[in-house]
This record gives sequence, structure tokens and C-alpha cells, in this order.
Amino acid sequence: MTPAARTNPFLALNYEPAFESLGEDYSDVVAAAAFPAQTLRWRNDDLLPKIGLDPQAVTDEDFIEAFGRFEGRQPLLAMRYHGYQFGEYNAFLGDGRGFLYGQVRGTDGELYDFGTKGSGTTPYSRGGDGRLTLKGGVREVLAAEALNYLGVRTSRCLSMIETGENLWRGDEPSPTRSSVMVRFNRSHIRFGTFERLHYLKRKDLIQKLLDHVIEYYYPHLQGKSDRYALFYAELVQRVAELAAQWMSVGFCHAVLNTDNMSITGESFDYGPYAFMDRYDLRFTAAYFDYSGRYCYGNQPGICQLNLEMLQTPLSAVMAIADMEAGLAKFGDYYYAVYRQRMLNKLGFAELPEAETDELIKRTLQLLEVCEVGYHAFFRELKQQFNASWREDGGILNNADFATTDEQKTCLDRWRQHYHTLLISQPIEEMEHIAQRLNRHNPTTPLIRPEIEAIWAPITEEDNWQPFYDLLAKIRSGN
Ligand SMILES: Nc1ncnc2c1ncn2[C@@H]1O[C@H](COP(=O)(O)OP(=O)(O)OP(=O)(O)O)[C@@H](O)[C@H]1O
Ligand SMILES: [Mg+2]
Repeated sequence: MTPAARTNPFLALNYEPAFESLGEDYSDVVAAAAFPAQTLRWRNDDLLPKIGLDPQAVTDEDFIEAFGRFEGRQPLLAMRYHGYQFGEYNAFLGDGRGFLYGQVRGTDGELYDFGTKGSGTTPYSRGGDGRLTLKGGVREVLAAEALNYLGVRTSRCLSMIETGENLWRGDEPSPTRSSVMVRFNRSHIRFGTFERLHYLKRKDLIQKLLDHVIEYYYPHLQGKSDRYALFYAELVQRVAELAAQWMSVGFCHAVLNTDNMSITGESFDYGPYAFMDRYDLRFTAAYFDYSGRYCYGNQPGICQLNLEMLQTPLSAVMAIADMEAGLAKFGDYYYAVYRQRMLNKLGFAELPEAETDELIKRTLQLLEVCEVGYHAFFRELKQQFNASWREDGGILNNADFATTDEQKTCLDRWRQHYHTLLISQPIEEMEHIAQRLNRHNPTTPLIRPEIEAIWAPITEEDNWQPFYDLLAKIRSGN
């Protein structure tokens, strides 16, 4: 007897035609580019069990067949959307270098998207090549893994395959290498997906899409008479919390256009992002963001503004007053999470609100006065922390970042304050403080020099080991 032909586990998944079932008003059927080569550079084995696959049973060739050659799966749908880009409405967007490959139910019961980036041109490419640079792929893989470790609600990359083409880009030495990536996230429905329908004056399609979003991503609201208002209120909460997550980990997304805002409140699209080095509210990651519109410190406000702009399309089916009531809570949601996360970074689980605010204020002031790196400071704190600090007050005695008189005075004041807080905690708590400092402050933050350090061996000698080593570090916090 001949053995039965083996099926690629990715092709054997039970794909649900959720977005597809909305019909042809929301997407276009497209084909993937035929690439001259496929070299698997990244397979995210962490994600496979989440979709019921055993990593051992999935070969590299399975990845390449499914996510490099895109064989055996259709329809591939370029999703339609518009969006406000740097405040200007753009009615010529849509998936210009990607498509929705398919949707699968995770073992957690949630629906997930496989969405591509760099898979070829579509009707929305606007003269672009439909491609993703290899460095772009590498950067998105790294950002997603780093943010995931840090507890940010983020998309992940399932695979990244080098595709053997030469690309020309203004922001990379060119020709530069090409890649195709498959993203794994909750949904690629964007604020801009609704904005497009408003632009087309299609109230019917807005309602249909909103019902779809609630059915798949807010199912606990289904059947409630005020489900639309509840949906918006929950989206406000999710987005506010996401902004707080970014701010606490020192992350600047860089392109918070409404087409990069997910309707599930999940973070995605890691283009010119950067983790800042020094604490600086004006830190701007994208070289083309001349006004600093999407600088680090503007992110909560921009998220709030994007939510407000979403009211325009949604007002076709619900009352603006209800949405205003939902949006009014943005600040409370934001600060609750920001406070908690900063407290954790400083080692504490809980302090009265006023004390928390005072500690955060003094810490940020210290970072500014001492000109010490944001991540470097917290790393120093975790590495030097000693339970004996509670008794002897020898906090950060080995810190080398305070040299001027002003810096020394600032550090001394901070030490005294931190010491008072340590004394307010029982001695048994010191161990937990050490654990929290460890968990919330990575030893290797994904700041730009770390990325450039792994990129050099890739371009110079095609050595990928430093990339894998860095991934291991950012996935473990070490
Ligand atoms: N090289 C390219 N060829 C064709 N279209 C492109 C290219 N680069 C970007 N685009 C399109 O420009 C718009 C904005 O790009 P942006 O970088 O925000 O999205 P993206 O990174 O391509 O996709 P995603 O938002 O899913 O991460 C999108 O419509 C995108 O499809
Ligand atoms: Mg985008």
C-alpha cells in the first residue's frame, strides 16, 4: 500500500470565510506574486500551538509552500480601506502589498487573521511595487516579538521569507533585499475600513460591517439593544490601554494613521517605529514626520483623536452623544493602565494613587535631568536591586549617570523617595519587587542600535545567527 499523500498542515486548517462572507463590497480577489526564490528566514513556532498545530509536524517546506508560493489557497482578498494619513484624507488606500490569506479559529476560541505584507501588487498599489524589504520584514518580526514579551496587545509574525528580488527604496541603501511576511492578528479591519464606507455614503455597508465586527470580535455584546454604543465604549477602552502600553515600554509606533488603527484595539504595522533611547516626549521615529505629529508623547492624544474621527462613519448607525460619552472615559482608562505598568517597572504592585503619581513624576524627572536612557535606567534598577536597600538605603549606589551637581541632587532626592516607599513595604515584599523589576524591564531593549547590530551581519555576510540570538533575548527579557 502506498502511504497517503501528506497534506501541508497550513492547507489542512479549517479556514472560516468570515470576512469573505461580507461579500464583494469590502475586498478584491487578488493573486500573489511569483517570487524568484524563497528562503525561510523566520518561522514563529510559538504561534503554531495557538492554531492547533504541533511545530514538530510542520516543515520549513510547508511554510514556503503556503506563505512563500501561496499555493493551494483562495480566495486571497485585498481588503479595501481609506484613511487619514497625517491628518489628510486618502481615498486611494487599501491593501497595496498584502491580502487576507485566511482566517482560522485559535484554540482559545478567537478568530485570527493570516495577512500578508509584501506579497505583490493589487488594485491598491498606486504605482508601488507591492513588496516588502527584507529589513522591513526583520524589523516587523522584532517589534512584534518585543512588544508581545512586554505585554502589549500586538499582532505577531507567523513567517518571514526572503524572496530574491532587488528593491529600490529611498530610505534603505538600494538595491535592497526583498521579503514576504505573514502576520497573525485578531483582525485587519481598520478604522479606515469604516471611513471608506462613509466616503461612499453606504450606511448599509457600515451597519453590516459593524454587525460583523461585533459578531466576531465583541461577541459578548451581541443581542444587546445598545450594542453599538457598548462596542464603541469598549473600543475606546482597548485603544486607551494600548496607548498606555506603548508609552510605558517607551515605544513610538510612528505612523498612527487611521488605516493603521485596528478595530480590535490591537497594535500592528511596524514600519518606521522605534523604541526611544532617552526619555523624550518629542521623540519622533519616522524621518518623514516633519512636524512630529506622531511623536512618542503625542500617541495617547492621537489615539483619542482617531477614535473621535471614527465617530463620523459610525454616526450613520448610532448617536454621537453615546460615542462622546464613551470617549470621555479615554483618559481614565489610559492613566489606570499607565500608572499600573510604570509602578510595575519600578517594582511595586500597588501604592496609593497620589504616591504612584509622585513616584512616576520624580522618576521621569530623574531620567530627564540625568540624561540617562529610559530602558537603561530601569535595567540598572533591576540589575542593582538588593533587598538590603530597605535597611541601608544604598539605592543605586553604583549608578554612573549622575555626574553634575544638579544630577547628583536629583538622584539623591529620588533615592530618598524610593527608600521611603521600600520601607512602607513588608520585608517579604522585597523578593517580589526583585521579580517585578526583572519581569518588566528587559535587559536588551529593542532600541535602534540593537537592530542595526543584527542587520550588519545579515547584509555583510548573510549571517542570521545574531538575529535569532536577539529574538531569543527579547523573548526572554534577558
Ligand atoms: N511597496 C508598496 N507597494 C504598494 N503599496 C504599498 C507599498 N508600500 C505601502 N503601500 C500601501 O500604502 C499604504 C500605507 O502603507 P503602510 O505602510 O501603512 O501599510 P502597510 O505597511 O503596507 O500594510 P499594513 O498596514 O497591513 O502593515 C497601504 O495602503 C499600503 O498597502
Ligand atoms: Mg499600514
